[in-house]
Amino acid sequence: MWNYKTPGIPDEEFERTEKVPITKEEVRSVQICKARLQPGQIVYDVGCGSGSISVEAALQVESSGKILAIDYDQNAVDLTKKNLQKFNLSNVSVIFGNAKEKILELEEADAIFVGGTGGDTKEIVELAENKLKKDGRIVIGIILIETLYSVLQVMGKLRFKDVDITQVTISKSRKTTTGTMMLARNPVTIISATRV
Ligand SMILES: C[S@@+](CC[C@H](N)C(=O)[O-])C[C@H]1O[C@@H](n2cnc3c(N)ncnc32)[C@H](O)[C@@H]1O
Repeated sequence: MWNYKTPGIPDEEFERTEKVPITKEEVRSVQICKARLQPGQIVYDVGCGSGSISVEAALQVESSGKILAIDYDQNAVDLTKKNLQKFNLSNVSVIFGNAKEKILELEEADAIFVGGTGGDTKEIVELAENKLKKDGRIVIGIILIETLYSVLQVMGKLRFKDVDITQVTISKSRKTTTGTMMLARNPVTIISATRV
């Protein structure tokens, strides 16, 4: 069983499939830190994909807390379940369906991760604001500039304070025949904020 309490589980530790994207290790670590999770908290992972954020969040909130992981892709739901099994975690419920509908049925949250939900992100952020407890944290991972623009527009109208925008640009080393070169990955913008 994985016994790391600090974020930073290597990507290689997760079950992967080509069909389901994963939030990469370094980006995931920043997202987990921005959520400021505590034992006992209730957390949504909207667009759970491989389940890597759910796994790390589940370790942070410990067995007294609970993660509600949502995805509308059956491949992602299956993969998330596999990873929960691999890390021996029982404090995560995986929900199949569109987050725009499923969020409405959930209990209030202390923290909400929104990741890679593209054109739906703005609407999901609006719904998430209604589900966050006072002082709850939202953490949104964004790749597309159109999504970034639409989310920034809506954040200003919602009950959020201390809006932080952090762009993470990671380069990873690769050995070549002559030495070691750095290869850049696409930047990810992480918006985080506290519900007023
Ligand atoms: C970039 S992946 C997330 C990766 C994930 N954070 C991880 O750690 O592996 C985005 C996921 O969001 C899901 N998604 C997109 N829009 C959604 C929606 N409206 N409702 C539910 N899931 C959604 C996609 O199916 C995809 O699996």
